[in-house]
Amino acid sequence: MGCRDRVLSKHGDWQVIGRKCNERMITSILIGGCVLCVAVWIFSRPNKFPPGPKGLPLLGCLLSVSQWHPGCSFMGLLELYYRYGPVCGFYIGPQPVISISGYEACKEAFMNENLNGRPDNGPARMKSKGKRMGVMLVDGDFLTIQKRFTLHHLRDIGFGRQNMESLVSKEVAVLLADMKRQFHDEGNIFEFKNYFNISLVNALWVMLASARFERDDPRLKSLVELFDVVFRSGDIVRVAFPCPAILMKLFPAVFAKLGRMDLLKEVWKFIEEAIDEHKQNPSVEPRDFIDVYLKEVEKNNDDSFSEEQLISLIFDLFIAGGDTTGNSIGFVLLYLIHHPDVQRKMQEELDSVCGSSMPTLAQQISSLPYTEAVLLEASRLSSIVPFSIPHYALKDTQLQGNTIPKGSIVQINLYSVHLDENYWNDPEKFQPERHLSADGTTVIKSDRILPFGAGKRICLGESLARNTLYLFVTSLVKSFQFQAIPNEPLPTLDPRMGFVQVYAPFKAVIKSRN
Ligand code: HEM
Repeated sequence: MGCRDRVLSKHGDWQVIGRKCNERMITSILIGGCVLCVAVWIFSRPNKFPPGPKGLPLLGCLLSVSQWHPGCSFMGLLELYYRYGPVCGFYIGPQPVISISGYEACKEAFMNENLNGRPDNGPARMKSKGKRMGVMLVDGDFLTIQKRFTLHHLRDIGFGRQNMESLVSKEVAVLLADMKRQFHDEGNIFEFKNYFNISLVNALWVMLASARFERDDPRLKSLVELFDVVFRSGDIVRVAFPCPAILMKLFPAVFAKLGRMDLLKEVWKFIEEAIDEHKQNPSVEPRDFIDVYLKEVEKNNDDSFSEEQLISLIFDLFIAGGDTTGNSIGFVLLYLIHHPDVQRKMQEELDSVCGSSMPTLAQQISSLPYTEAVLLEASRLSSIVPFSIPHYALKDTQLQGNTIPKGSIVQINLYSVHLDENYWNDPEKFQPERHLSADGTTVIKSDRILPFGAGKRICLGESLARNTLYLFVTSLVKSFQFQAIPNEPLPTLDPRMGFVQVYAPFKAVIKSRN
């Protein structure tokens, strides 16, 4: 018997021998690979990496993140705060994520220059046709130049107090007239769904493109509905997943949970058309922000100015501003329906200070303390933006004794500050009085209410949002009585989740007070 035959008689066939060798090799490679991954995973965690859930090698917490608090991943991060403390770290795949909660840690994070970056991942790039543009998701000198320019010129056009007041008041008047008109058509029961977002988009569009839409314009309605779909499509935790933009573009359905940024191309087209229209009908005196910006592009003084950047910038203002302020107005009305006594007190104050006129910005803080306290309390309790837009560590940095490695995504938890039970008494309760002096005449400002964030990345639209919220809410409450529908449960205060929290559509009885 030859050697070949001897081996064959023992193992049956050369193919079997080959398969067995391959199996052994593959098993050894797999075991070796796993050991290597675990070693890399353990040793690549920097010293003093913040405490947090360990997750699996390579995948980190990718598979478990949605289990922390099913249906609401930002609540999951809140649970990590209670378990691991104010600075907590974990991995989503290879991406380090740091979740920061509680007033001291959040304030420190906002003020830390090294944490002022924004992640450069698929969801961020999908927003701007695969490039890093706009203001919301860029950083460094590009951000400084573009944010400064935008704020400066919007102040001239509409963010300045006087201009803003007249512009927003016009939108308020249109809204009140629209509501009164509906009294005849549909009785006094109103449905509120994206109702105020239309006014906000209009106010913005006047500043940006000197145009406004009729409230029932189908294009305006479809834009507002699109924002609603996109804003509800993702959340603040999943958006950290390091997925390349090209994959999101090729397989939108697979990566839908990271946010349906692909749907926003309609908005892009809409802005492009407005810019083309401005170029075809130029004006010597700038009419609006598009004119001012196009002039700057023409001057060619700085590379960061381009038409594409203008589209992306307007796009950011739209998506950051279109959904937020309108929702804040809706939440205030909901709280007032739940608390008729607060609504009555607010109306008494507005009637006694403003008489038969509509409230003005000049009366805001000094003359209307109760009203101001109601708005502060609604901002705190609704926390419509529960987390900052993700920040990004530009360098290794220290925070509260922990090392945050360069390249980490940093989530700053505003909700944890607004509902901190160690600071606020009964934080879940709506109590405007907590913001007033004992005699009720003075508003006590607290820097523990941070709805717009703080530091260099603070909300660009803060003044517009604050003034708009005030002018809309005061005019609405002065003009109408908002009540629950008799014999029906009170409308829910539970928000719909997404990148921001929004009120669930609700119906209410409205009675004219005039
Ligand atoms: C009640 C309404 C609003 C709230 C609660 C709100 C809140 C916020 C928050 C928390 C941030 C993130 C800050 C950070 O990442 O640290 C932000 C950023 C931003 N907001 Fe607002 N916002 C509101 C309205 C608006 C409006 C009306 C506009 C535009 C006209 C706007 C434009 C922006 C922009 C462009 C950014 C990005 C700034 C940057 O990255 O540097 N926001 N906002």
